[in-house]
Amino acid sequence: MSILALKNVSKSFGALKVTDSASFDVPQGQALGIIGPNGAGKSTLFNLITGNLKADEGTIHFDGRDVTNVSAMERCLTGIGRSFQIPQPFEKMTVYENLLVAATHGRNQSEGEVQHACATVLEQTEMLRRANTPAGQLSLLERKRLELARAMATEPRLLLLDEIAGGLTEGECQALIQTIKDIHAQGVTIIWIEHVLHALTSVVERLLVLDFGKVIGIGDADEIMASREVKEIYLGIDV
Ligand SMILES: Nc1ncnc2c1ncn2[C@@H]1O[C@H](COP(=O)(O)OP(=O)(O)OP(=O)(O)O)[C@@H](O)[C@H]1O
Repeated sequence: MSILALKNVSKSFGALKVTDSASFDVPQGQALGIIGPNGAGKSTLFNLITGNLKADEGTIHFDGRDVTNVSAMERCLTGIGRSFQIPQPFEKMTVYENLLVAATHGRNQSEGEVQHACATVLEQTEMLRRANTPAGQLSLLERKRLELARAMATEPRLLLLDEIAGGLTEGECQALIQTIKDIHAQGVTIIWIEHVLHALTSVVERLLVLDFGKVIGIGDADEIMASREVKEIYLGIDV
């Protein structure tokens, strides 16, 4: 069963069509990677799924429900969580306080449930020992972990990750990949936009290629990586 289904979704900024009739499904429990050149419309697609942007045309269903005209807040409450390309935590608040904010606003829960959710997420994202550290004092990997933790604190069934692996050393990247794999193994459906391809393909089963706002390929990750479209358009290799 699909947890997410987009049908002919389009979005323009002025004369620029940034999402051009996008249609695809994401089965429950799957990890889908999104790749494409800079400016292809990847983040815009995320904003349409989360409700941060409203589609000009088309429909978006989450968990069988038409959420096309549902607000971002309501979509979060129903189970769509996301990380942002540029993490913007509350710098002076501790890691735990940042999670409390996300868990309180991103989920309809009692105080006890919120605290339990935050403790679980701290462990899940390996941030327990940094719980009382202000976000502004974290290393880059820890900031990425906090961004992931803030998304997980809303207890999403669909987790959207926007370029979370960028800028990390290889060792840090592997550590983050393991955490994402563990989250996926718990049954969370993931859609991940990433330019660090080896990180992406070590987690996702399927890949979607976006170019000039159009879905130009979607399928098995190995087959997509070997396809002419990816070599020509994404990697810039003439074939
Ligand atoms: N709010 C906006 N107003 C006008 N143009 C926008 C807006 N948001 C995005 N764009 C434009 O839409 C296009 C797609 O942007 P988007 O950020 O979705 O691409 P992307 O594939 O995520 O790029 P990157 O890989 O660089 O993050 C770009 O040309 C961008 O300048």
